[in-house]
Amino acid sequence: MAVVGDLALMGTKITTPNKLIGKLEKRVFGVPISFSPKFSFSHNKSRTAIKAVMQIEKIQSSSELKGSLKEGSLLGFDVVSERELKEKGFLGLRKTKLVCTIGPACCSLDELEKLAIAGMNVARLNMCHNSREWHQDVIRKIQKLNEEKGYSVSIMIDTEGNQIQVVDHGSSSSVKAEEDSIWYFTTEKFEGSRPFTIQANYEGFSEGVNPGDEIVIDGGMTTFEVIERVGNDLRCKCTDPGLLLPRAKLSFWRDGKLLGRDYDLPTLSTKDWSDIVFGISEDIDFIAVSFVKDADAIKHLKDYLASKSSKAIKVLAKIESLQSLHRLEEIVEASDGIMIARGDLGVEIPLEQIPSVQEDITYVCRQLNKPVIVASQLLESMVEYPTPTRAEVADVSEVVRQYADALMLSGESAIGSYGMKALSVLRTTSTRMEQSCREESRQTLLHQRKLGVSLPDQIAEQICNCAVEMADNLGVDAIFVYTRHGKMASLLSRNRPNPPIFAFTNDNSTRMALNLQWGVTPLLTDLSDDMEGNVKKTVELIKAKGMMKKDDAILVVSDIIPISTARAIFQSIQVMTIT
Ligand SMILES: Nc1ncnc2c1ncn2[C@@H]1O[C@H](COP(=O)(O)OP(=O)(O)O)[C@@H](O)[C@H]1O
Ligand SMILES: C=C(OP(=O)(O)O)C(=O)O
Ligand SMILES: [K+]
Ligand SMILES: [Mg+2]
Repeated sequence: MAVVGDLALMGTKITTPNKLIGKLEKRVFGVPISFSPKFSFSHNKSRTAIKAVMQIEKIQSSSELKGSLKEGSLLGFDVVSERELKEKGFLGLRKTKLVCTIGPACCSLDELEKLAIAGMNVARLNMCHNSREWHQDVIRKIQKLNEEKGYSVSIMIDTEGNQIQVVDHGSSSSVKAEEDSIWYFTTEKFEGSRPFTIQANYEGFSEGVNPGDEIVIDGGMTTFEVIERVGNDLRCKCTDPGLLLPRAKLSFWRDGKLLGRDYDLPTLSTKDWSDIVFGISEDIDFIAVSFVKDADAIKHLKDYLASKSSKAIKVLAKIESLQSLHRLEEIVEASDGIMIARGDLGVEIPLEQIPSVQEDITYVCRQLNKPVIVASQLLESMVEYPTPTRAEVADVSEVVRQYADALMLSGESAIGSYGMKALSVLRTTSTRMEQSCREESRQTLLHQRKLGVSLPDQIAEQICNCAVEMADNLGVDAIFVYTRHGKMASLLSRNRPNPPIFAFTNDNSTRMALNLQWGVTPLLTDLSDDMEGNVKKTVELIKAKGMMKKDDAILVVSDIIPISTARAIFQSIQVMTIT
């Protein structure tokens, strides 16, 4: 990292403006922080009044970049990581992973490639929306980009889930509910439009609901008060006017508290299972399960996948209901990763609790060594505006400061007009906060819970903990890890090291799964049992690509079991400098 300016400023109290400018002129990763000349602070708070955007990092246009990207890449380096490493050096590699929800605004091959170039690590397909054919088309395009152009974008399907939601309200788009209007909630199907009638998807939707209770739509888009039960149906009055969107979700409240109703609905609906079979057939990498209530559904799905799919598809549990919070640890233990789904979670718990609940969930995931994605509304205003609010940038920074593994865009990329700008904001904000955390050496604050039960697992865990401490204390340029299933890479990532982790693996599903792991750049390469040979070959290849130079220092960790000592697991740490 080239630093221009007085390092003594770092961490000292800035007293005079020119010192502030001096600090702001500090080059970060070779990229000057510069204010465009027409930059002016607008006193008019309306967002359209913003005259300019602070240029933190100039991203090459995709056409410029595509020209410079090699078609494909030798050592299983994806072309984006290769470019970033060449341009910014080891410490310039972004650690936090980026997930983009794919929708109508970014589903063309060209738009998908632009997102990949701009740093998308995982593409999310929300099975709540659109047709199976549409999703298949997007999956095939992403796989084409990976195979033919050397990208490495993992694919995640996100189940619709089993929730009480509106099946029909008589219109294909949204309908306005006016103050004091009377509406009828039923599960009876009806053809055409039947004014002021809402069909719910679940027979038992009104169980335990009494006159005086409230029905809140989509977390507060509009609210109704139950006036009368008519058999299984509910007659209600709109007490808070608003919009009823297609497939709006219903939640039921009494005296300001969510009615904790344990529907006997299975977590995975019939449609979900059908989508899962589809996902397996399309060779996807992750399945995010909506509205998980407990570990059972996750275990059941993992057993099913183990029996049906030769590939290790990773199962992510979405934490988005009160029930999942009550069973958090068991769910985290059972799953391969977690998504903090703040959209629906914000329906089920008071919004003001989201920040602390998010921090707690992130902490538990790190303790249990499971990747965690923070999702929803990170840059919501950028669905319509080209720049984020200050609050949104602060929210993204806070997620990075908590060392979550990944950030996720929803509507911002799926339907927004500024998906690429939103992705750029995630990228530059996370890079900046990662650097601040390194300067504060925050990652040493986490008390590590011992996870390993067997001796080999305990050895692996201790080796990785020590390796990261050594890497940080010695200030090595990179950590190389040779791993078949990604376990050592995840144990290193859990410690949030300063240098990047290059995880060499011979298993493509391991490589695609590691795309969600903080600070890990997964590289596909064939691995022999000759550890020295593996190291020699990979170092030579990376040097040959001009990504390492003389005197660079690397710390090497491996858990490859050499044939000769098959009864012993040979795990080692080596530090070497490049000659
Ligand atoms: N595959 C898709 N096809 C069409 N629209 C989509 C798709 N995925 C997302 N969207 C749109 O983007 C919005 C935000 O996406 P997301 O947050 O994933 O969905 P939801 O609103 O159901 O939580 C959705 O409400 C929907 O309007
Ligand atoms: C990510 C979420 O789930 P979905 O978009 O599928 O509702 C959420 O609720 O925040
Ligand atoms: K979903
Ligand atoms: Mg949700």
